[in-house]
Amino acid sequence: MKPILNIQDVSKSFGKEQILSHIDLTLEQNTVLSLVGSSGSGKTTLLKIIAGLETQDSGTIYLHGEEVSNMKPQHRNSIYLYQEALLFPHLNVFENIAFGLRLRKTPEALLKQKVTEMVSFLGMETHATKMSHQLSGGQRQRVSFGRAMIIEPSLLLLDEPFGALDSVTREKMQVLFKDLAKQMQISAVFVTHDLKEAIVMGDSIGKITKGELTQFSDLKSFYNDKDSGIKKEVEFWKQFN
Ligand SMILES: Nc1ncnc2c1ncn2[C@@H]1O[C@H](COP(=O)(O)OP(=O)(O)OP(=O)(O)O)[C@@H](O)[C@H]1O
Repeated sequence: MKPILNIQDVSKSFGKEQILSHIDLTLEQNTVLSLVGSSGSGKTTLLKIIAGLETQDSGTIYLHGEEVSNMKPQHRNSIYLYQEALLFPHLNVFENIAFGLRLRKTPEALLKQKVTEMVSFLGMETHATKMSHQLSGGQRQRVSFGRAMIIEPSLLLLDEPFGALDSVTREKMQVLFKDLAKQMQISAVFVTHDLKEAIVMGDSIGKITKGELTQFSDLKSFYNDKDSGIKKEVEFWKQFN
């Protein structure tokens, strides 16, 4: 099976500041790659380049084996989702989730069935007619997930999607996302500052340091990397045992 995403030798500077330097990255189908790195290391820039929202200076990007390096975002079949879940204020929950299907002119009966299933999967049955301003932050985030996932994008690009949520809601969302991704066979790049979240969410992990990306093909090798910070974190929590 071809990797869903393959990045070769991508570099990017803003003015004199080199942000990304010769980045190579591979994401296998139906897997999630967690992307970590300190603030300002270039995680968002890399996601935006993959989505086509930012242009690389050099290098090549393939989605499903097809070169998309210069393709417009709307033709890449990828969705970029960031922290502040933006919903259409004039549409209720049901219609927000239905939006992408309406754009694609999905027949009404099928649309109703799909949206109803998604609303129920998200646990939003009792909120389906609420408008965005009547929802909590976590509920809004769930709806924005549903809206993104219902069109079955081949690649989801998630930029700190749970950053604004409290820890309990955050853990619920992690489980929900993993279930949805598995069920809908979605591949994703998941940016997070939180090492624990990176390990929970990722099948593999990428770390950007000084513009360079190191890809750990499994969690064990990430744990064993002395610069990952994981061992330090584990030591910290051990002292309370
Ligand atoms: N449009 C832009 N013009 C100039 N500099 C930019 C632009 N976008 C990003 N940068 C710079 O590129 C660097 C990387 O930014 P980016 O947002 O990719 O980092 P990040 O790893 O996502 O950070 P954080 O974890 O804080 O969100 C930063 O130094 C930022 O100031």
